[in-house]
Amino acid sequence: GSGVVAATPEQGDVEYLAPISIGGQTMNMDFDSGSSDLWVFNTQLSTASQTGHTNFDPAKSSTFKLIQGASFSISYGDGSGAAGTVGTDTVNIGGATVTSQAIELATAVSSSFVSDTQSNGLVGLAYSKLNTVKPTQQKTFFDNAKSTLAMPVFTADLRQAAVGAYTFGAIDSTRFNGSLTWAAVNTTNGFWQFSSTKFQVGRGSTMNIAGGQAIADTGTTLMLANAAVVNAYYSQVTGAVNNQTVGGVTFPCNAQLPDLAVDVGGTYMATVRGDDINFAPVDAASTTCFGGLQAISSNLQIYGDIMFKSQFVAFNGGNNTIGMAPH
Ligand SMILES: CN(C)c1ccc(C(=O)NN)cc1
Repeated sequence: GSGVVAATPEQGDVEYLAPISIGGQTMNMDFDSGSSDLWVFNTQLSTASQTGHTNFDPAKSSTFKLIQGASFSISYGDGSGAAGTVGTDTVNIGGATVTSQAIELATAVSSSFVSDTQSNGLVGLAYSKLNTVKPTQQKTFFDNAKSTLAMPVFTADLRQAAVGAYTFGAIDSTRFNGSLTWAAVNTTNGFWQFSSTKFQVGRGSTMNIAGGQAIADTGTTLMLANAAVVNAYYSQVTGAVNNQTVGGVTFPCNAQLPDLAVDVGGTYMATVRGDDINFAPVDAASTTCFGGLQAISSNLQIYGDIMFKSQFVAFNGGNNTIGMAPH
């Protein structure tokens, strides 16, 4: 079969939420192609942490089973994290169903998750080798569903301030322009990782970053690239400054932002619209805006939601490739 769910942006496109059913209980979740744990807000959490959230109640699911002695503990690139116990239950995402999916029940979550009340947990969609459950590592929903899906793929159609979709088991060609271009995925680190060494700012010359690699990460809001690329990009933006106070590059909100093309696997130049790189105002008067493209010091670049707003992305778990097309 296949499954389709709406992907709805939070205010400011900070993250994209989609509904899943766990043991008959519907939870709006953050789908994250950069991690591999499915964890939920639930009735085991302190009442303070539960406040404002939809909390999964394992006692109300007739199909929930605890995995004795299992636990998880995950931390994300931004320092946030969650930890707790583990069970299994039936998970249905838009019609795609897994009967014995590992459900990780947080007993502790960091403050940024508690305050993010629209999100009731994460659905990890990276490779299962990154799953944090101990003593027995668990599989992601996609890994479990793959063999029953019409095609071993899931896709992300994320949009700027508009509702898109996550699809499992099918590629809906009405969601993108032209044809998908596919690139090899390096699965060594457990991410949807590919080589990304060539960059082009606007219609300018291309620059090369030897050994550049990137991951496609729906769970990261921005696009984090090599500092030399980021500096070359913003050198073309009048008034762009590195603003330590707000934590990155800002520019006048009326600035003319060039497009940025980044190579994907050496086979495709993915164009990110300049308009999508204007992320959000930092002041009430909307005079100064924060860039959606920011520098990362590691040579593993993180292409987050800013890229997904310009590029439709297909993740093929059958042959470990990633497909992209403008949308
Ligand atoms: C605090 N929250 C909502 C986060 C959600 C996801 C991530 C992340 O790095 N995903 N790849 C970090 C933080």
